[in-house]
Amino acid sequence: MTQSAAQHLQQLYQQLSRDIPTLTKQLADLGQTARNVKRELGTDGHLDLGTYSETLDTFASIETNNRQIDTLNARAQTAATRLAHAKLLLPQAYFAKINLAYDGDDAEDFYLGKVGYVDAAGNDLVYDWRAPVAAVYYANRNGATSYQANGRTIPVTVSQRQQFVIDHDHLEQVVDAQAAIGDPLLLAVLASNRSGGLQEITATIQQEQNAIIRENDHAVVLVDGVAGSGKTSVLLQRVAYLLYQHRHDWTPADILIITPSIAFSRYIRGVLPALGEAEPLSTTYPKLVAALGRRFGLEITTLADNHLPALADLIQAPQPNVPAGLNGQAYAQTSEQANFITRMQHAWRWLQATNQTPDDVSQWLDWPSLAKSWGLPTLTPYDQLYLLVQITGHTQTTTAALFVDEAQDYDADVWLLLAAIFKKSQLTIVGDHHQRLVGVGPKIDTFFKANQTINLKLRTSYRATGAITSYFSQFAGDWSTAIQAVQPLGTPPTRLSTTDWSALQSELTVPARQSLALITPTTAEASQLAKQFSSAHLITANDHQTVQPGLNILVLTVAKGLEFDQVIITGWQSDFYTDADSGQNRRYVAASRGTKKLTLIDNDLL
Ligand SMILES: Nc1ncnc2c1ncn2[C@@H]1O[C@H](COP(=O)(O)OP(=O)(O)OP(=O)(O)O)[C@@H](O)[C@H]1O
Repeated sequence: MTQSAAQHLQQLYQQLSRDIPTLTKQLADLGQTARNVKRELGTDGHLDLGTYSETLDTFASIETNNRQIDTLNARAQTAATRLAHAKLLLPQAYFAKINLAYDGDDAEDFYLGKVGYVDAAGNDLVYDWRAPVAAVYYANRNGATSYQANGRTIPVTVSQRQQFVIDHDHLEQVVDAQAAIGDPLLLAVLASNRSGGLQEITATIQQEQNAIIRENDHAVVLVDGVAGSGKTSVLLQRVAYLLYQHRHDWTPADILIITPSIAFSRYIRGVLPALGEAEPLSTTYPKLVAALGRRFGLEITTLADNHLPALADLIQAPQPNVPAGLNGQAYAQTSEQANFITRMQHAWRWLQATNQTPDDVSQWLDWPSLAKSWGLPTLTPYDQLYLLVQITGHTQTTTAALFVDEAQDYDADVWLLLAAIFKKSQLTIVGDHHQRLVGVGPKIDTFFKANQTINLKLRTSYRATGAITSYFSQFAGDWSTAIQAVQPLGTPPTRLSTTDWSALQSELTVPARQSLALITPTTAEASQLAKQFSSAHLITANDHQTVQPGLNILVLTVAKGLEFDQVIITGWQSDFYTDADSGQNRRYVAASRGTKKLTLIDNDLL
């Protein structure tokens, strides 16, 4: 008799519940044994090296003890992983099942969870969503198909794909993924409240998102995706995916995420721990540059007025005169016809080989005379950093994978430096070319080698109701007709043409556990408004807090990337939003922050 879905869940839930105390005790016992072995080693620790045979005996006993410690460590590691996974899976043991058959074999059920789980005998009870076999689930494949594992193509026949909503031992819903119209589970998730940080999306990752998460063939993955298409979510799921793929050679410290602000870092905090991974390192670009500058003895407090794009060209031209500050013999290592950077790189290597590198590299070259030779007014500390990175060939090898969010906001200087420092890292760069609030950004792919780069697009917008999505789409330039909404229509946006306080008061009432944002054009307006609404939560760029239930007040530049159940935009008809160059982009970004309700107030509120 086949087991019902509910029985299967019950059984697994009971097993996890039993395993948690067993594994906890096992870990404690292993810890005690390890301490005993160490103590014995301490007392036996004197080296008996009298005779040749005594020496051999001593070494043999050290070797035995070492092996015992290695075995204990390995057992503790396995038990700790199983315990962590059991705890993570207890509330939701799995979210999907695929029934598939390998060539000539009987069909089997594979349960997919946020992490994998094996029983004490090593049988896979739940497969990690990142396991190779799970790719057939996300790729929506049925019938004869295949997936890639260890560089091989594995043919399989998929006969069933099911999704589950689970609360501990209670099976709340089963959806047959082939038969379902739309994606009921996705719609249910999207309808939920947004009163805190971003959530993981493992159970409902869509096909086009999965292709980005699992992209394995290119060193540089560039994603241009519309507002609310899941770029940040996909970025974080991809962090988890790469950590799984490299679980034997990477740790979370090998990952670096560049975010637009500290408030944004806060907003995405927690997503990776919810997926069983440690929080990766995240920083803002100016902080990264300041830290890098310190390694070269440079104090970089501003990126303004830099000359990186000009320098990128200038260093490719020949420079026959020895740069002031450099040993002439070092410069003479290469022909006069070679370009400046090639000569400087050779010179640097020669200085290294002859132990003549300067103690303080920041004082090494005569920056003002170098600037003069290039016809530049000055070389800022940031310029100097760029030149030193290029000359010394510095690469940040401690970062195996770099992730950049809100990529459209960065200028050419950022890509020039990142491409130089992280040329050995895997890069994932996500953005939306219409979400730039000021000026026009460069084409990012021009900074990377074409054969190492893949450009991917996301056109479906998940965040908001159909009415809000079609409203903000009109401001999305060449994307306005391409953006697809998945959510039901909902309520159309409301427009308040005058500062009507009584109407505004009613807009400001927000249901419990929902978030409301008052988005202003300027920082000054946000802080002044926050003083008027005593219960409001002011979010600033350097805030260590993020979206809260109730009223949040913030300027548009900080609202970028965040989302709220309800949004009120002030100054909709102000110069800020009607600006001929950037007004449309600003309206697109602002109007795409609300998931359920959008109100536009023509005037500034102050
Ligand atoms: N596959 C999915 N399943 C469930 N929720 C999803 C999925 N994709 C996106 N979402 C949800 O849609 C919302 C928007 O996602 P996200 O913030 O990652 O998009 P984005 O493209 O980075 O947005 P923007 O550029 O507008 O800031 C989030 O609430 C996210 O959880």
